[in-house]
Amino acid sequence: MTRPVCVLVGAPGSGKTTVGRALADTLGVDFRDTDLDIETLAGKPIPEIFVDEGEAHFRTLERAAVAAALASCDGVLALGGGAVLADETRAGLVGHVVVHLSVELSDAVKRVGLGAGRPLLAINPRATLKHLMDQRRPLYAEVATATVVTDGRSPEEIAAEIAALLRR
Ligand SMILES: Nc1ncnc2c1ncn2[C@@H]1O[C@H](COP(=O)(O)OP(=O)(O)OP(=O)(O)O)[C@@H](O)[C@H]1O
Ligand SMILES: O=C(O)C1=C[C@@H](O)[C@@H](O)[C@H](O)C1
Ligand SMILES: [Mg+2]
Repeated sequence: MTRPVCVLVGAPGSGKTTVGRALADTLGVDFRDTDLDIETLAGKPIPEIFVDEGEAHFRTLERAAVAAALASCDGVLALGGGAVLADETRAGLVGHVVVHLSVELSDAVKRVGLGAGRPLLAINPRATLKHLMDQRRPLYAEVATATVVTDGRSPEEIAAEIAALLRR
């Protein structure tokens, strides 16, 4: 059965996309990101999906994209920051190797900047990010089989720790 080597979850700015690419390079496997899958399928960037069809529609596309990727990806899979909000997605992650990239608010704020390309962070990124992180922390913990701290560390260092963890 095809399954991802590793699924990455975490808050916006935790580095799922950046660390995921580095990890896939290290392991010599493909990298897949459900945010990119959604954009490809919809034929437009995520901020446009939010504006044209709304967040609820985006979440519907996201549930389908995650289910499809879990069934067909055999490399490193990064999920969108809010994917774990869906009960269906959390249930679908059971039995997978799921790494939570943890990040504290101060590093996350530095990394997302003014929230460009992240529709939920378009207004008051720091306060919104704090709210999202408080709401989602228990959900990341629920699905994770391991947690890797990312604060003050380079993507390469984090990828190396995950690669070592996968070899155990
Ligand atoms: N460990 C790190 N140290 C410093 N900067 C980082 C680190 N990880 C990621 N970044 C930077 O932070 C920004 C956000 O990273 P990235 O897009 O990988 O986050 P993400 O978790 O995929 O976010 P999203 O949930 O919005 O998809 C990028 O500019 C990236 O270069
Ligand atoms: O945190 C979120 O809810 C999101 C994170 C991004 O990865 C995208 O999936 C989208 O911008 C929503
Ligand atoms: Mg990403």
